[in-house]
Amino acid sequence: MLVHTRLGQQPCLSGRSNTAYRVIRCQAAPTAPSPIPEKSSLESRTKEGADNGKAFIHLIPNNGRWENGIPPVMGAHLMASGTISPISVSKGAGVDVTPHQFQYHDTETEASVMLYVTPEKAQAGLVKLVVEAAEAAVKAKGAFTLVLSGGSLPALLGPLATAKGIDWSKTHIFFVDERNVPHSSPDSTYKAAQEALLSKVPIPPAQVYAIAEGLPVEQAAVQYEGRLVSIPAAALPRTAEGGFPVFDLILLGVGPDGHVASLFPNRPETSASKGWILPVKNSPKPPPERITMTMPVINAAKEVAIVALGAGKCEIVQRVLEVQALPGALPAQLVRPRGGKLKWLLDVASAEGLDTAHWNEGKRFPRSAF
Ligand SMILES: O=C1O[C@H](COP(=O)(O)O)[C@@H](O)[C@H](O)[C@H]1O
Repeated sequence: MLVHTRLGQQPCLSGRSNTAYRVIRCQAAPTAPSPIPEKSSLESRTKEGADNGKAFIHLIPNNGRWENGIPPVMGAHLMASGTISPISVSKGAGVDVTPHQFQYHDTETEASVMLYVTPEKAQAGLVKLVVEAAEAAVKAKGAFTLVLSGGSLPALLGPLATAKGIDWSKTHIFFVDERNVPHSSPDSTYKAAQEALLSKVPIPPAQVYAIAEGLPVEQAAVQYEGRLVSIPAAALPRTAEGGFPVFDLILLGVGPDGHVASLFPNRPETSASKGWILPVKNSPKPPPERITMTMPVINAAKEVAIVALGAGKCEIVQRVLEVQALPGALPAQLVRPRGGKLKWLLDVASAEGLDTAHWNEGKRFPRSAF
């Protein structure tokens, strides 16, 4: 059985953002030694930016990990089709970003970082999280709305097929983003989700909301938004402010440049404050055309989990969790579900660069020195 223990005497980090992070070690036994090294050196320096009490900006520190703040190669992005992502063309944090259209906003996010000893235990933790969310949602409103990402995430979902506690007849599946490729393409998120999970569970096909294939990307986005808008609020409630859909659980991955969904660094789609679904053209990661949920939709969810496993995620995990970038430079830092919960699921390899010993020092944002 997994045991969740808190790290340190004061588990919560509070800040002006109200995003209080706590670190939860999920280990095989309560007495198991900590697998996460706790480094003491903090090299980062930051300059405080504007602060009007509601929103604030900080300049990115140069912590020297990436030259010019740009990840040199999006190496983890070998696509299933065999396409290799080129050198990142995402604009790096703090580089060539004027004027800057992003801001961090005050939110009431309750955030946890779940540290697992192995990727298998992290996968089991993910399954448990989905089952718990499904049970709670079905009990509360008779339906469970689950949103999936692409990339490496769908392959982790296989064990959900045999997990107890999910009523598939009351489950509705959505996609946080999709590549504009045929559903038969190895790069299709729909195909990956079908193969890993959806073809193995008794979910009514009408409850799998695939993003349409074979359409111009703008049309696919409009059509998907239309389908979502038509779902009754009893199953998919809307926020009082802005009328955004409140999904029960959104599962995100994070790319090596900090993108989530198809919201890439310093792009207009990433700063969009209106709309549910947007088309993306000229994506810095192939394929170039995508359809994505917007950040307000992600942040309207009841619960969001960002899953980042393996050594390939180590650098970006450290950067997102410990270095406050200019808002928009690392889209994963904009994920702060309003009034909801945020969980990061990490394993030893992806958490290796974290300096968790300093997380209890009462800094404003997890995690770099001020
Ligand atoms: O292109 C995408 O990349 C991210 C991250 O993928 P990963 O393979 O590095 O885990 C993914 O979350 C997103 O849905 C996808 O479209």
